[in-house]
Amino acid sequence: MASLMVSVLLPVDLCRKRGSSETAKSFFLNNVKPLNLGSLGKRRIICGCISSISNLRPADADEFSASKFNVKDSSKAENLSLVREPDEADVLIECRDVYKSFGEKHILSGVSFKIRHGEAVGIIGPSGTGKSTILKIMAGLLAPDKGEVLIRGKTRHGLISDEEISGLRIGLVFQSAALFDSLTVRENVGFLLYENSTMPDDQISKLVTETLAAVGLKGVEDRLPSELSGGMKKRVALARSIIFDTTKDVVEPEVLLYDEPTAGLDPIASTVVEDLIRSVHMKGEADVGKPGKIASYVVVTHQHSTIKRAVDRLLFLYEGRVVWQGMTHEFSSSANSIVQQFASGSLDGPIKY
Ligand SMILES: Nc1ncnc2c1ncn2[C@@H]1O[C@H](COP(=O)(O)OP(=O)(O)OP(=O)(O)O)[C@@H](O)[C@H]1O
Repeated sequence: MASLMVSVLLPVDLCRKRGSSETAKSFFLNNVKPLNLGSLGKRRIICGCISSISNLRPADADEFSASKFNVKDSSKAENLSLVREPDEADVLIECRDVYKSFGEKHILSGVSFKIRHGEAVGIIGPSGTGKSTILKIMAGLLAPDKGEVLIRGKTRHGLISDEEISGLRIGLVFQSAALFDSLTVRENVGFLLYENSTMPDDQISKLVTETLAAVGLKGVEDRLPSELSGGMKKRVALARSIIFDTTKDVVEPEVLLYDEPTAGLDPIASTVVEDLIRSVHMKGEADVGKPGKIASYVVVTHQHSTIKRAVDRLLFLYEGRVVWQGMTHEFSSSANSIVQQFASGSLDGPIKY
């Protein structure tokens, strides 16, 4: 039986350099349990943490203006049969009737959906409706109060840090800033490789430079996070979540969950990130098993451009439930009054602020 390692990068200064990171190592050892997962190899949840919470502001609502959506065939709106229901073998993650409350606040009240192999799914909905919460539940960082999370058809009992979880390598890119303040950009991006891989330092350094270039950052390797803008920090964190150990023959992670990856970025930086999110997604059978290619991803976003460029299917979360789902191009022509109000940014309608 091989092990699963959950690595959560937290916004604290745990270490400085490879070989002198006893604090970091003991943190991980004390907080991370190796898990037995059959023949799945060494597994890890990678949580990259990126900055800036964006609440639904009028400007954001405007980004959902129906006129801005490229609706190819409005007659197909609401035709949910377009959301394919093939065999169940390709379902990687399923949330089945999930409930979650924080104290007296009921956040999720029966959320059900499936994420299939190969899908690019967006979760949208009003602010505070539980989008980040459901991502954390999918990642196994929060347990549902009621309902089930099935990973490749098997119920996950408890959290990812509990034993006996069926195998799926999931990476979560948080919306909040969480770079290690006293580590350079190079050390932040290469953190897991420096700590866990057998790659030589110069190879990791080269890979870090290439990965930073992929998110549109050059020549920042030796800077500290405090010397970066908010948008740059966000891209550094994104680079950290997509850097892969090139000596391994397994894809890691297989599924990426992005929490508002483009919030607070300028339009061009958003495009870079959106295209990057697409580029690490495997396109077909030829990509299966290739390092640097993930099977599926889920993006929580309020950004119209991200929905348009980086997402194929949408789940609309409202008042604790998925009230609409469909292909991205169907969204703006939906007859659902909640969706219509959200798409138009109108103050009139069932959604009250
Ligand atoms: N750990 C927690 N303890 C208490 N309340 C929480 C916790 N996590 C989330 N909440 C509350 O749950 C609700 C949903 O939060 P969540 O972050 O999931 O919403 P969201 O839809 O992602 O919002 P936004 O679009 O503004 O990012 C909010 O009211 C939030 O304050």
